[in-house]
Amino acid sequence: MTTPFGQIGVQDILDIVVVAFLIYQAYLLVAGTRAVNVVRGILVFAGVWVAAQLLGLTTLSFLLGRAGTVGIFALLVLFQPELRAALERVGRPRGRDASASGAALQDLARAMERLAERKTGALIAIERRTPLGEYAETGVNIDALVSVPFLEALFARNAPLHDGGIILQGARVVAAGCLFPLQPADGTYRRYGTRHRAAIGLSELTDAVVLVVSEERGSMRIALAGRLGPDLNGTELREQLRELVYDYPAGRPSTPVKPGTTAKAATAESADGRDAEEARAEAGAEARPSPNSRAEVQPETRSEARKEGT
Ligand SMILES: Nc1ncnc2c1ncn2[C@@H]1O[C@H](COP(=O)(O)OP(=O)(O)OP(=O)(O)O)[C@@H](O)[C@H]1O
Repeated sequence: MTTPFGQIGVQDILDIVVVAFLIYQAYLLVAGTRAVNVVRGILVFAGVWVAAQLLGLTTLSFLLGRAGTVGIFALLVLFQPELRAALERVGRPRGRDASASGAALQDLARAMERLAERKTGALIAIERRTPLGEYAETGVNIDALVSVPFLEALFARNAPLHDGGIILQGARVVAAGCLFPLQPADGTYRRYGTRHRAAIGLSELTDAVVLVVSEERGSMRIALAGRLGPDLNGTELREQLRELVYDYPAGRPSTPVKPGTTAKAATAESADGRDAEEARAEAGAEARPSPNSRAEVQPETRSEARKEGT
């Protein structure tokens, strides 16, 4: 085929398609992980380097070229856990075991309800696209199917692994007693205890769906994309699990959750720089989920205002 760029054959088209596919797959591997920011940094760095070469800035392009060589090795060392997890993910079979079955999610929801009824604290992270291997390594490796009695036993007050969070991969519990990254105490969720801040912290750094049962209030909540949702009843929990986990398409990059805000809350936030959570708590009963956001975790509104008022 003759084009303005010369002859293009079937091989060239195949070449372009394969390269585009590989670039897309590489993007899927890093999307939703902390590596995204690093990739952005690398692109800026490469842009400056190319600009320096085009403009003939010899010293700058020499220095950037040298720094780039060292930087590649530094990145390999820094992101060794992510690279390992990414390669594991590439080789992992995409069968039924890799996704949470409906029965496992039902058991999970039932266990959450029972833990909440008894006011037994629990922290459960469900892995989606971002590998949680580095957090699993902070706890004890397990390989067990999700079941109501097993989850109850794990979080029972005197159980050896009740402290910390557990990690679910598909229908299996892969680690317990794990340490999750804490959301800073000076942030939006400063009035929360460490269990909730650990849930928010992990959900901020990964695309995991993190479930929390409060020991103090016996409430069930979901943290997603750095946001803590409102108290959920059993039906709402099942619905959210279905949409956030069961229906979550494998291979889709995680989309940051855009919380449904009221006009008042949004205006308050942007006008005077106060944190969104306080503004929403003030907006109180006006806050309603956005009509097309059933799968989104809505930040706390009325329940929080109630808590504040007591
Ligand atoms: N970084 C962390 N990673 C995982 N789990 C944690 C972490 N920090 C604390 N936890 C868990 O949270 C428990 C303490 O919860 P704390 O009472 O401080 O939080 P909370 O948010 O007020 O929760 P609750 O409403 O259940 O009391 C610890 O015993 C531990 O099991």
